[in-house]
Amino acid sequence: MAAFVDRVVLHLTAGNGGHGCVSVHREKFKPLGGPDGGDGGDGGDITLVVDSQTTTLLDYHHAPHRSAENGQPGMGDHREGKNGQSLVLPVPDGTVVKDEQGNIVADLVGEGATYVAAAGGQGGLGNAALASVKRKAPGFALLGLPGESRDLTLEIKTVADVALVGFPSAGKSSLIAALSAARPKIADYPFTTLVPNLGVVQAGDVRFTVADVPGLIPGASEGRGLGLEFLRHVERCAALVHVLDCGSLESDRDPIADFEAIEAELEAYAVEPVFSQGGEGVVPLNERPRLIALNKTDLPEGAAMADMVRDELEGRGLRVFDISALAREGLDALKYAMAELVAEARSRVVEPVPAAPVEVPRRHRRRGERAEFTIRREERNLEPLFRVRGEKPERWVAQTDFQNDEAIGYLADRLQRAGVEDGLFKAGARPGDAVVIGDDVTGVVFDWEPTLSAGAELLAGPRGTDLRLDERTRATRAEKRAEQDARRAARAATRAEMEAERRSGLWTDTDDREG
Ligand SMILES: Nc1nc2c(ncn2[C@@H]2O[C@H](COP(=O)(O)OP(=O)(O)OP(=O)(O)O)[C@@H](O)[C@H]2O)c(=O)[nH]1
Ligand SMILES: [Mg+2]
Repeated sequence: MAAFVDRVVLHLTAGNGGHGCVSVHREKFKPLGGPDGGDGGDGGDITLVVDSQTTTLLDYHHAPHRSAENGQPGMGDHREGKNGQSLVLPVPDGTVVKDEQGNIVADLVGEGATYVAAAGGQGGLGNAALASVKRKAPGFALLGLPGESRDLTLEIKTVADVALVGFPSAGKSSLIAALSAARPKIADYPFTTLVPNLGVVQAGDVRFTVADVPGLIPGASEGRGLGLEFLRHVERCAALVHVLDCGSLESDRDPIADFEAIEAELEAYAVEPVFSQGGEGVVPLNERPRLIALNKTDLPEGAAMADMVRDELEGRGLRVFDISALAREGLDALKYAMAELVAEARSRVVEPVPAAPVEVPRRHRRRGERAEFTIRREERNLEPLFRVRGEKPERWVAQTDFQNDEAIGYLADRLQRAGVEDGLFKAGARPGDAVVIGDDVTGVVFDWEPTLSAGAELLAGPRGTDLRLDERTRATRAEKRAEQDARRAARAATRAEMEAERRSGLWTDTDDREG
């Protein structure tokens, strides 16, 4: 039997960004031709895309760990590292994506709907891109950022206009078979249907889809039976049809009791807020328009039972239809009543349920974001500790090669420019206090030395200058001009690159503007 999997936890790791390269242009008789280390490539993203050919999450059940390719490191001679290949994972229509906390992060409806589930890490800038007038030959490059690593839960929620609900063996699958071309499995044992079957129904000029949700039993909303798994599939439906079994021989059941039991389950089930069907707000399951189908009236006891309960149900304001799914009787009236509810729901919906691909924005890399951060004073072993949190400072730390003093100096510059240094002063930090940027797992700890970098600069000249570059005293004027032109061109290229980065929201600081 083909297994159906409609819920799976994926462990995703996007590609890491490649490191930037540190390199100095070499040519005969030109020992120091300027920095030419290229940028690292970006790591590949992992993207979920709705594909109508995909109907289950079975593949992911078998192989839940997926990763995308890393970006290649930059190389000398201004060669950029190759970007890592993105990984595209096809998912069924109606797939809902939840994060580790159970929040819905995407609701993928419609062929081609896309969600970047794990973003690849940004490649690091090479030393060529980091050069400026003050820092002519940076002896460092930025590290590539690690790709995002996420555990996401995927769930399928069937996309249908009408859901058939009822006890096991009430005849839901039989009804869908009678109304549409669908050929679901039908048998006289409970829980024959384990997966909603979808059928397309045509009534006059209204065409709509019907799903036979697997049998419900009391306690379903708390997970009894196959419970919650199935109620989930009802969420997107505009209308419900109660299929009530009038031919049941079980003495403790009758259509009214069944109806009330199912209603209680619908009421207890909390619809997740993302699925508003009628524009504003979420309609709870028990408030969706509903019809009653009294089934199995081809049986004498079925017809008798229908006669006994019809008035009672109609007395509650419900529209009741006597049918036989098996003998295909009474189906037209029911079908047109369903079509009516569907048409009504469609006219209410201001923005139709998206059929066109929905582009869900990438996490991170937001535009125009400011270098915001927080500084909190904590205590560790009776010593003060200052914790800096913020997307940018934490990213800068991740880009820093701590084996390289110049890279550390560059980080200090960035932190200072973003106001972290001032913030620490204001927060009461004193030289020598511990400062942590980030959390306890990936963050780094410094002993804060606010004046050290400034002092060091006074002694050694501006950081990032290579004094040897200025030693060429015997150049001809033509040589000088050519070199200047080349530098200017290189600088313009660097600027353009940095500007592009800035525009993409990455470098909104005023890095190197002074040149
Ligand atoms: N006599 C009679 N039997 C019916 C009718 N509708 C369904 N049945 C029978 O009832 C049994 C259950 O029918 P299904 O359509 O599989 O019921 P279901 O509601 O889909 O059941 P689950 O999938 O287990 O929830 C089958 O043996 C059907 O042949 C009907 O109108 N009249
Ligand atoms: Mg069934």
